[in-house]
Parts: sequence; C-alpha cells; structure tokens
Amino acid sequence: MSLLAVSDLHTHYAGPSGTLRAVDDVSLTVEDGETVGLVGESGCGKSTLGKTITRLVAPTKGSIVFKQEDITRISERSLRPVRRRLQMIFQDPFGSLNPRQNIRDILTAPLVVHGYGNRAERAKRVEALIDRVGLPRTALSRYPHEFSGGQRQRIGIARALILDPELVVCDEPVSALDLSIQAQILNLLSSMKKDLGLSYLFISHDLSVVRYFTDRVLVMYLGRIVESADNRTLWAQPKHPYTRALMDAVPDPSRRRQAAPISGDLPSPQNIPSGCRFHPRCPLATDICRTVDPALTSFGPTHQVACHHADAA
Ligand SMILES: Nc1ncnc2c1ncn2[C@@H]1O[C@H](COP(=O)(O)OP(=O)(O)OP(=O)(O)O)[C@@H](O)[C@H]1O
Repeated sequence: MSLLAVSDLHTHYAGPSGTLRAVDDVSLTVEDGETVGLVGESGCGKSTLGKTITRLVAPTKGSIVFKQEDITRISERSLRPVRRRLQMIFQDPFGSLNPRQNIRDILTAPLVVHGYGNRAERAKRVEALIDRVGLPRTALSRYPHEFSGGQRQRIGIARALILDPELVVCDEPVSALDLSIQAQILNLLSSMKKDLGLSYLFISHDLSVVRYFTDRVLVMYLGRIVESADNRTLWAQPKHPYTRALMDAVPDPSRRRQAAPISGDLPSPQNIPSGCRFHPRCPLATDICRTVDPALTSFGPTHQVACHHADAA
C-alpha cells in the first residue's frame, strides 16, 4: 500500500471570469521512504496540489488516501492526528512564521496543540530539533525577522518536523535562496530524510533541483501530470515535448549553452485549450492534438506519458 495515494483529484477555484481549474484530474502515489519531485512552470498548479494534499485547500473532486485513511473530506477535528504525520514546508518561511512569536514559541506551539509530553519534554524536543537543523540554541529566544533566508528555512524545517511526520510536502523550499544556501538546505533535507525515515513530495519549478534530489519525477502542466518516470529514465528518455522544453530551460554551464525559454505563455487555467492542453505551444502538434485529450500511457514499468507523439520520442 502506498503511503499517499491521490486519485482523480480536482481543485477548482471560482475565478473572476469562470471556473479556474488549478488541479484538473491528477492521480499520483508516494511510497514509504520515497522522494517524488513535482515540476512545472509557475502557475501550473503545483502549490494548489500540495495544499490540497495537506488539506489546506479543499478539493473539488477525487480522493486523497494517506496511510490507508481517506482524508479527502474528513473534519478539521479528525484531521488533527493526520496533520501530525503529514506536514508542509513553504517557499517563504517568513510568511508562515508568526513575526510576534520567538522561535521557541513557534516550535513549541504544535507540540502543545498535539498534547506532546510535559513542559520539560517539549523544551527538550525543541532544543534537539534546533540542534539538528544546525542553528545555535540562542536562536530560540530570537524572532523570525532576525534571521537570514537560509536560517529561516532551517526554522521552517524544524517546525515541519517537530511532530515527527512521515510525509512532508516541500513547496519550493529553496527557490528563494542563493545557490550556495540552496545546496546547504537540500543537504539538510536529504540527511534528515535518512535519519528520520521521511518521504517527500518535493515541488519545484526547476528541474535541475529535482534532478539530484528525487527518486521519481512528475511533470505537471496546466493542472495535469503529463509525464511521470523514475529520475534516471526521465533524464535519459524524456518523452513529453513539455518535459524536453523544461530540460532545455535548465542552464548547462558545462556546455556553455544558453538556456532556451519555453515558447509562448502558459494559458490561463480558466481557459484550458481543447485536446492536448500543451498543443498551442508544442512543436510537434498535429490535428489530433487539437481535438483529442491524450491519456497517460505506459512506456515502461515506471514511465508514463500523455502525448499523442510520445512514440516518436
Ligand atoms: N486561492 C486562489 N484563488 C484563486 N486562484 C488561485 C488561488 N491560488 C492559486 N490560484 C491560481 O491557480 C493557478 C495555479 O496556481 P498555483 O500557485 O497552484 O501554481 P504553481 O505551479 O504552484 O505556481 P507558483 O510556483 O507560481 O505558486 C494559477 O492560475 C493561480 O493564479
């Protein structure tokens, strides 16, 4: 049984000129101990998918099963024990840290809510975690604005892990950081995963980040998964033209090659193109692409692609 199994998930918002289909029929799994990458351009629905899985946003349709429990529509009260095991790390930890609380209070609050130990045990847990994320104990009496971006992300990670979760949805956790700091935070996430037996759903617009950090990659375009493969297969045999365009957009210093921007703009999720939703931007588009929505089709044990021309790739 998968740790997380999402089926036919839809999350639609009420937009100014009609329904906005941010997540539009997504199925995925995360296995125990796995790191699954979710990539795609800004606006393709990654955050909405992450927030729907953690039930911060309500799904319109479909199901989310976590540890064999259907959590799609359970009440806030029933969600509480689930939240302990299913956490989220955000791109901007500053936005999600209460500026008026010091770090000790920020880290202690979830322990109090979930009835963890007594005062002394909670203090011990907080100190152990602040040590583990590489911050000095003196950080505990300071406030979020006193820290750099990288330090704040360490605090965000400590807060997400304080309740000892099993699955963590990481939403662009390094995108706002300098390159050298990105590597430090990725290393920290990676070593904590090993130590604590975590699984990650790792969201990024940047395939190069996902490349070195994930076991399997899901490529999302305009609310849908269009390609899914284990990391090695994806890089060796990318089949969807959108995946290839994302790869071309990754700068390659070894070849001194200019990164190629993906042609055209992402269409609005309020006005999804007919047929294959990528066809207006696709170099391979033919008549069938304009009219028939391609289903995800298997091209190997771990490889699925939704493209009428995947055979040609
Ligand atoms: N609360 C909301 N209400 C209405 N529309 C929303 C809401 N949140 C996101 N959207 C819209 O849903 C679409 C998907 O946004 P989402 O943030 O999920 O994508 P993303 O791939 O994570 O992009 P980014 O990396 O820029 O956050 C966008 O068109 C966005 O404007």
